[in-house]
Amino acid sequence: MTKVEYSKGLEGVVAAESAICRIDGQAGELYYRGYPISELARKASFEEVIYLLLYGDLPTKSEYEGFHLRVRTQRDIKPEILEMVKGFPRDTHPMELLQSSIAYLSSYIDHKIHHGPNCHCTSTLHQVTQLATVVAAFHRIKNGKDYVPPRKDLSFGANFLYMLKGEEPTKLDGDIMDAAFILHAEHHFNASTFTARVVASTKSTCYSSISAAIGALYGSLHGGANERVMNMVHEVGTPDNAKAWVENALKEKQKIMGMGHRVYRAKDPRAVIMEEFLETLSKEKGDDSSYQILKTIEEVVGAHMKEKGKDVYPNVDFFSGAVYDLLGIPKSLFTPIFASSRVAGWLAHVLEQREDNRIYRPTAIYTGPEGKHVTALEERS
Ligand SMILES: CC(=O)SCCNC(=O)CCNC(=O)[C@H](O)C(C)(C)COP(=O)(O)OP(=O)(O)OC[C@H]1O[C@@H](n2cnc3c(N)ncnc32)[C@H](O)[C@@H]1OP(=O)(O)O
Ligand SMILES: O=C([O-])CC(=O)C(=O)O
Repeated sequence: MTKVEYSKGLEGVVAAESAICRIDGQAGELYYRGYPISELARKASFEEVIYLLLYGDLPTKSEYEGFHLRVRTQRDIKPEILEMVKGFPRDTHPMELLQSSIAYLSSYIDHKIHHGPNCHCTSTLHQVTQLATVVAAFHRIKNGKDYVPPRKDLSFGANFLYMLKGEEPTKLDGDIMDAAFILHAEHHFNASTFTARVVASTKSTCYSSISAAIGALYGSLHGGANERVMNMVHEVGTPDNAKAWVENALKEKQKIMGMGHRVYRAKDPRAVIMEEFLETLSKEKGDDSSYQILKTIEEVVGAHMKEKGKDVYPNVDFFSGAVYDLLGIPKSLFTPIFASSRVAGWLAHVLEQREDNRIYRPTAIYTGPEGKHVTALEERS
């Protein structure tokens, strides 16, 4: 019998070849299609990054003209989708709403394109442009406010804040929001992307892939951690409490949300950039309490883990919630924002999976009983 290797959580298992993203976990480096994340976050727009992920390189000026016109025209949602958003119970978590919205977006697309396993979804892109609109619309409606339709003259990030609050953000807030979308857009074979690719490998539609990926992202070990980091910050309360709080959490062997990563053995490069945004916004808004709390948690956990020979550093979720909080965004929207960005990466992976598809079907080691036989029900005790 051939020996079956088992890797819990598929750690270290190579599941595919991919040209979309590369991570150097030791060095703490991340590249989208060869471009370092630090340059993309500082010099590109989220719309350029969508183009990069889907088409393989940054757009030329003329490619960008056409693309940005197209995606900005598609920001608005159809009345049917707005009605669906209005009909949802107000206490629904927006991640659950997003999963349902994908089915709606799929149903209400223009079926001029072939809608199926080989659909040319890069010509519609409304799942990439409209998830953020759905998130903002739901937030306003559940708070008894009117829907604010998107504006075409604002960047993706600035427009999101505009749709959420009904007023144009400052340049700084809009730029940071746009960069946050860039930082979350893609990350190799993470759990939600793998989920999207597994669904795509069955020759299902890109909408089913994205819906499944949203479900995977929702969990607290993945994208859902950013909301929990903010719960932690609120529980800690003030910077003075942070050291004692985190020491106690470590004594109780609690997982510290927003820290640790399967791939990075250094600080996540996205967390480095998010931290810079947090520092800037803390100064700008005159409130550095969350930043001080997070820095203390980072230091105490880092020292504790180093002593134990473990590399546990902040990941992308560690500082993002505090950044969003200073931008005036409520906690329940943190993971939906992540999804509204990552959808670009998911779609790039779905398209790549289709180029050279083979259905994903791993195996498992059977640990159940053997040699059982069925007796008739009346003979069983
Ligand atoms: C966008 C994203 O998905 S980024 C990740 C977001 N998730 C979180 O922030 C949740 C908190 N972090 C974690 O649970 C993990 O670090 C994960 C899920 C990110 C990675 O999981 P894995 O690769 O399976 O690592 P695992 O959980 O086995 O951790 C390895 C060791 O480091 C410790 N460790 C890892 N992360 C943490 C943490 N956040 N707090 C405390 N200890 C930790 C573990 O206890 C474990 O120790 P052990 O070997 O003595 O059991
Ligand atoms: O790569 C991972 O496992 C999780 C992660 O950071 C992401 O999806 O952004």
